[in-house]
Amino acid sequence: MALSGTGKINNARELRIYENSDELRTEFAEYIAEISEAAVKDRGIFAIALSGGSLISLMRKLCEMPYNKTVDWAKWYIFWVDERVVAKSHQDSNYKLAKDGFLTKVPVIPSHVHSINDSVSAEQAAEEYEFLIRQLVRTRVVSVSDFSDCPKFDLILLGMGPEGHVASLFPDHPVLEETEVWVTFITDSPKPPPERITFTLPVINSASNVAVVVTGSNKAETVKIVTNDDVEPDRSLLPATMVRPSNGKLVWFLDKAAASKLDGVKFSE
Ligand SMILES: O=C(O)[C@H](O)[C@@H](O)[C@H](O)[C@H](O)COP(=O)(O)O
Repeated sequence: MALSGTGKINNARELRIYENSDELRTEFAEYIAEISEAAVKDRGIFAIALSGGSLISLMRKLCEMPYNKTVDWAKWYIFWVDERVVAKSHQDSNYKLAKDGFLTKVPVIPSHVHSINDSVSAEQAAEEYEFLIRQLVRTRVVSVSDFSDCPKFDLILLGMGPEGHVASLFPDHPVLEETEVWVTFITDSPKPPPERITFTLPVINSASNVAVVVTGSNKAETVKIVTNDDVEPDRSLLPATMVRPSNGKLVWFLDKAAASKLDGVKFSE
């Protein structure tokens, strides 16, 4: 079924709303494939950063025909927007989630998969991950922003928690104010496990494309607030309101349940 509803759209932000998560999966795969193709055409490389959560299962159509054959997987460089500081084999690892659910099902080049060092503290893992990204910016595997000294990922993929967290940026946490570093760490995550590393907001907001993918009625109230252009970015309430790419494109992928409280969205019967 085609797109059945749409919300407020401006140049910087688009809402894409789907009848169900299967329809969302189909269109989300197409969106990622298109951005990958454009980046490879433009600069020969596609640098994508993943989050954890339900996002990975929502990407699964990329592992199927036609994308498993048509996407230029050898040009993909994969990073994590946020990661839990646990062993890569641990069930809480975002790397493991992506590896089992996606990366082992497509022909990406293993040396292009850049996960964190899982054998050091959260602080050191964040420092090392930033150092790695700095090296890859120097060699232009990752572009650099024209407006800040931040890396410019071709695509950053985010989920959102019911209380509005994105990546490992939680409501009212001091790291929401971090502007000095690209990758930071927390040891008090309200969502377990407590120790995490995360891209900071300036890095997320320097990406060429950011997609936030949200499904389920338990997030509908939050979606209504964070997609309202009149709501001021507010660290104490909803970090998702602070995702506003300065020169990139932001797309929200919502299923009907997550969009159910949006004003002016009409669904066909
Ligand atoms: O490591 C994490 O915990 C995630 O990166 C986190 O930010 C996630 O994306 C949201 O919590 C949404 O998760 P769900 O889509 O599973 O609700």
